[in-house]
Amino acid sequence: MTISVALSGATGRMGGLIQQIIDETEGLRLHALLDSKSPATAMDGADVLIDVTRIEVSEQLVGHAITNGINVVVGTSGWNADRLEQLADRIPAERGVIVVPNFSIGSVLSTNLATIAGRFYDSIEILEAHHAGKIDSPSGTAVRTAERIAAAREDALEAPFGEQRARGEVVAGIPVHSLRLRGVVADQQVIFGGVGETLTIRHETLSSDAYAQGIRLALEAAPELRGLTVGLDALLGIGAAA
Ligand SMILES: NC(=O)C1=CN([C@@H]2O[C@H](COP(=O)(O)OP(=O)(O)OC[C@H]3O[C@@H](n4cnc5c(N)ncnc54)[C@H](OP(=O)(O)O)[C@@H]3O)[C@@H](O)[C@H]2O)C=CC1
Ligand SMILES: O=C(O)C1=N[C@H](C(=O)O)C[C@H](O)C1
Repeated sequence: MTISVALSGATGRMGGLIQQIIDETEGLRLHALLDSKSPATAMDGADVLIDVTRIEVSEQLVGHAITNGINVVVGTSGWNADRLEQLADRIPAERGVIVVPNFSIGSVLSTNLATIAGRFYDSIEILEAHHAGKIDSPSGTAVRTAERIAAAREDALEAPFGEQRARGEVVAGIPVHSLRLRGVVADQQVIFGGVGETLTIRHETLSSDAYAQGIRLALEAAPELRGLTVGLDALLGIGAAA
């Protein structure tokens, strides 16, 4: 069976990569390319929408897709725990949406490792760096990592400071520090402080090629998915820790 794919965010960095993957992958076919000038109806008739835009747009496009018989792969960042909870309630029984905070396999593994480590430390901070063209912060991966760490712990984390702006944005009790720099693709360090030790779990994306395997995996699985799936974990056979 050939899966026909509509791509929103087609003119962006990720859009270019995804077009190339669809072109090169047997069993995937391009149905429509959407950018900021396209009506949502341009996706109609596709088997799957893959969305790499920005959060406000993503919410609208996903809404259109699931009410018009189209399953969705979301790569757009900004789908935090609150938004995911609301989305889960909106998905009709016969539709599926997979929201993937990071398509890189190494990133999925590093979030899982950080989730395990987070149970053993009370002092945790995240430092993420991305290319200068990234418009959002903190990154979706950092938010998901913080939320996963917090959910896997028995007791809640509390950032040990008040309104000191230089100490980062607090997500689920964990300070997240964002850098936006020329020369960087994506880099995340989760740093754990213990008694007489620190542990750092670091993942570096050196090229956007790192996303290709995960994008293919999500697109090929998407038609059969039902309800909400978050992350590539289940597709990779990793039981999500939280
Ligand atoms: N999950 C993952 O592994 C990854 C996720 N991302 C995320 O993917 C998203 C896109 O990243 P990137 O490709 O770098 O971003 P770009 O800024 O390069 O591209 C953004 C795309 O969104 C489109 N867009 C913007 N506004 C609208 C709108 N109002 N309606 C419809 N389309 C719109 C743009 O169209 P136009 O040209 O017409 O403005 C463009 O095609 C971000 O959220 C990013 O964080 C990025 C890398 C990996
Ligand atoms: O915009 C990016 O580049 C990326 N965005 C995602 C995020 O916000 O986590 C995934 C990856 O880090 C690259």
